Amino acid sequence: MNRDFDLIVLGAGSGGLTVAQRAARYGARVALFEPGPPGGTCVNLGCVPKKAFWFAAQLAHAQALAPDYGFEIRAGSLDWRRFRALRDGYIDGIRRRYAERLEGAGVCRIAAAARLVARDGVEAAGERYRAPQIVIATGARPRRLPLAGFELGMVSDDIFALDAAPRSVGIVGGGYVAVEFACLLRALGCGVELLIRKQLLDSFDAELVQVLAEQMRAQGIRITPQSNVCGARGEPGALLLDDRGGGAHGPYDAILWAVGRVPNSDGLGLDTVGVVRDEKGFIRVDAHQNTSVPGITAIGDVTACPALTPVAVAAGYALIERLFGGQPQAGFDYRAIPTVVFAEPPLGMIGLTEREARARHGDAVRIYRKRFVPLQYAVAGRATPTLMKLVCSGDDERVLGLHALGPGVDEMLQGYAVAMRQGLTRSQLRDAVAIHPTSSEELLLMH
Ligand SMILES: Cc1cc2nc3c(=O)[nH]c(=O)nc-3n(C[C@H](O)[C@H](O)[C@H](O)COP(=O)(O)OP(=O)(O)OC[C@H]3O[C@@H](n4cnc5c(N)ncnc54)[C@H](O)[C@@H]3O)c2cc1C
Ligand SMILES: NC(=O)c1ccc[n+]([C@@H]2O[C@H](COP(=O)([O-])OP(=O)(O)OC[C@H]3O[C@@H](n4cnc5c(N)ncnc54)[C@H](O)[C@@H]3O)[C@@H](O)[C@H]2O)c1
Repeated sequence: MNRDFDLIVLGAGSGGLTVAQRAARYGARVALFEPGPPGGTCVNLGCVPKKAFWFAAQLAHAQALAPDYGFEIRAGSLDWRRFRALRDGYIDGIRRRYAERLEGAGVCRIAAAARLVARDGVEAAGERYRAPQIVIATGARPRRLPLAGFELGMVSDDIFALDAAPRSVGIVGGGYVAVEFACLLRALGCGVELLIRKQLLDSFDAELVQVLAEQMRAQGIRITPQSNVCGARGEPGALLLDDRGGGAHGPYDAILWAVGRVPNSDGLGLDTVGVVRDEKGFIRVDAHQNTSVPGITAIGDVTACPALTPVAVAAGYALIERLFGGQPQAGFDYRAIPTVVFAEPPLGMIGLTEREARARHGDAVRIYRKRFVPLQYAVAGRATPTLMKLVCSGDDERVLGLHALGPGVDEMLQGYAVAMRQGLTRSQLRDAVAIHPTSSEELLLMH
């Protein structure tokens, strides 16, 4: 086998798959190293199985709302085994399609982890491979804390292997994973306590997060702030979380550690070739994804960028345009990135929070907000609110931040993300014609 290529890619996740396929389309000879299934975190242990769970949770919510609309139904519970088989079958299909696409594009897949041994070379399964360009897209993994009894709990990867709902779960953390699983496990009938050390969802707008927290409490999720968990103990089914402040939380059937993710940057031989990392282990890159070593670039979760699939994909796309597509200036613009926490209800944001905008633009910032009960809840006599907020700045009131909490916002925000990257202003919003009756029309009508 010829082991000389134009491009070597480490990792077949969201970022790695993008660069491998795109470069191959430009005629590059590509070697793609991946010890696991294609698709990486997103397809196998992240976005996709999580979203399938979220849809199951939505059905549970719909069952709970149906009697308020006059339906006579007896709410059923989820058959986890059946659901898992469906979900895993769907994921198998995605993996198969990825494998076919790689083969069709002529990418050479090597089913092994690789590590750098030179500026233009890697080693995998005892063999050496060379290429003038190497892209590192090895992603991240759940953080494991050096706490007594940590192994008694699960991390997000383990949730997807469950065949039955835990009766109760103590979730440690207040980020995306903690909030999403708290909401969906609760919807599926699990007792949930969320143990937060600092802020809930601290990168999101505090006002909307507060309303989300109220909604979560109303669903029966117990949120315990200022907890400082220092260990776990007990038996499966009766687990306790010890707190540094004294006392213990629980007992729980299961524990979920959702305390962030660490980059897969160790064991890659980075120090051997001089690729610099930051203090948290993320590979340092410039605006064009270059590492400190010429010819070696990095994208996605292994760098300190927003850890989102479309970000890894977009950075990979721009990188290949630069390296192989004849666009030497190409680079991904990291501004106005949309993101949604698939909570109940979902919480979305694009761009800056009010706090960030005020820090940058001071008194030039203007805030518009709207709180209302969406029609589907109002009809049923429920007071569940939707909240929307626009953060604008300057004479033309350019929209710097858009925040929304409520049913449907996950599907509502994409178009605004397009417009904000084109410089959306509030007068353009006022000038647009609404779709009625919807929740999204309220974004046009804010005063
Ligand atoms: C529970 C969960 C839910 C999420 N939900 C969402 C969501 O709804 N929306 C969203 O946008 N993002 C979501 N994310 C984040 C998203 O999954 C990541 O941002 C995305 O997968 C990053 O892509 P990547 O290519 O950088 O890394 P990954 O997808 O993690 O891929 C990295 C790949 O590199 C491989 N690898 C590691 N070491 C080596 C080596 N030495 N050699 C070769 N290969 C190696 C790994 O096996 C892996 O397959 C979620 C994450 C989690 C954990
Ligand atoms: N819907 C989505 O797009 C989605 C979903 C899941 C994950 N993600 C991505 O993956 C990233 C990682 O998500 P995550 O939830 O794992 O991490 P996170 O960074 O969002 O949250 C980590 C949480 O753990 C807490 N924490 C850290 N150390 C702790 C400790 N020792 N004790 C107690 N709490 C501790 C932090 O305060 C924070 O609340 C996210 O930032 C996001 O970019 C995206």
